[in-house]
Amino acid sequence: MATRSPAAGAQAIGSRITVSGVVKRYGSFLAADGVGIDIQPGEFVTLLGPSGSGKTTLLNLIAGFQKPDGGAIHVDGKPIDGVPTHRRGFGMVFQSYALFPNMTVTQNVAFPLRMAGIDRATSERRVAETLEMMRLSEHAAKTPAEMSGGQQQRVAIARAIVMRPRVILMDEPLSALDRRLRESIQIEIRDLHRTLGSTFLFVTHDQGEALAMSDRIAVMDAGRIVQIGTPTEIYRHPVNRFVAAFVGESNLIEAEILQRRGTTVTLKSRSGQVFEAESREQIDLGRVAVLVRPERIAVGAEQVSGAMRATVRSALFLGEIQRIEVELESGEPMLIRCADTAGRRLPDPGDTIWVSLGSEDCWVLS
Ligand SMILES: Nc1ncnc2c1ncn2[C@@H]1O[C@H](COP(=O)(O)OP(=O)(O)OP(=O)(O)O)[C@@H](O)[C@H]1O
Repeated sequence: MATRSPAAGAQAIGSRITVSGVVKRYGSFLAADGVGIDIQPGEFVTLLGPSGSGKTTLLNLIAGFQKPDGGAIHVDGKPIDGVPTHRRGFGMVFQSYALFPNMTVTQNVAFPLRMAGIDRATSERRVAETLEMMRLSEHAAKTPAEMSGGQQQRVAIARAIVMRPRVILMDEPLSALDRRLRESIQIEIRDLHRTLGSTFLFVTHDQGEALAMSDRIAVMDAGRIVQIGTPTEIYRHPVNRFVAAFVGESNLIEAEILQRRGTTVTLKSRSGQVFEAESREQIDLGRVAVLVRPERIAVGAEQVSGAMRATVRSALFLGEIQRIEVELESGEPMLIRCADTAGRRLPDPGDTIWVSLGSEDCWVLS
């Protein structure tokens, strides 16, 4: 009897996954271009990036579906190059569910236990617990065709976790589902991660999903990881324009750094406005782009000291917020999202408003 995973119901201990300088070529095309990432035991890491950036390639290399052309992957300090997929012991979930259509929910979820030769009593107990955990008990006797997309994906997740694997890999598991369902399964997956303690590696091209779910996000572009950080680091302090534009809505103001004091810099905008921003320590003097998120901008109808003059181009009432597009005196466009509070009038196109930016609201991109 082969039981590599802990007893039913027990917490799995997540594995550490270390990817170093991994290269994957398709012909002359580099799908992974020297990728490095160190995922800690029990961490929830998301690979985020546009279509074709190499997310699935990296996941497949870790899963063992593909072999790297260079570099190394270690799990808990041991190289896994020679270990075939089925011996890596990872749980996997795909966008397409990949359930066995002629098996019931119970049989689908029991399948990995059967393959591992686990005895019937243990298997039945483990399946029952897992179905309960995924709120599927009442559907146990159904076949996939008798279930909704969301329910089928919960069965696929149940099958992936039934062995209590140390690593769970998920490739765009929610992208076939509608927004509401996606949001509720996002919460279920987060809770599951907490309950299980396994290491989760999750692939998505949906930045909101990545921000909501992850301990850390690795942003990918053209086969490389361009930034790894917590959701707040990635959103507030992106390393470059690509990350700033890909994660959330952004305004970029062209400016020149006049002076630097630690991580605070003084800048001059194209229209001559002097303002302050935060930056990384090692930024050089010269022309830069400054990121300002639309919700971090204060607006007023009256001129206040240090505010920038702007002309309203459009204004929309969206319920809890107003979405205002303005043009700065420099000619640069700016998007503003502000709370719709009592007494705040929705401005009209052509109105002059005053835009205030605190130094902590402005981030210098390198
Ligand atoms: N088997 C293959 N043969 C040739 N090229 C491939 C193969 N698999 C992937 N590629 C190419 O490698 C690049 C990265 O693909 P990958 O599937 O890893 O991207 P992705 O970020 O997961 O994109 P998506 O979100 O669209 O799934 C793409 O340009 C893709 O066309």
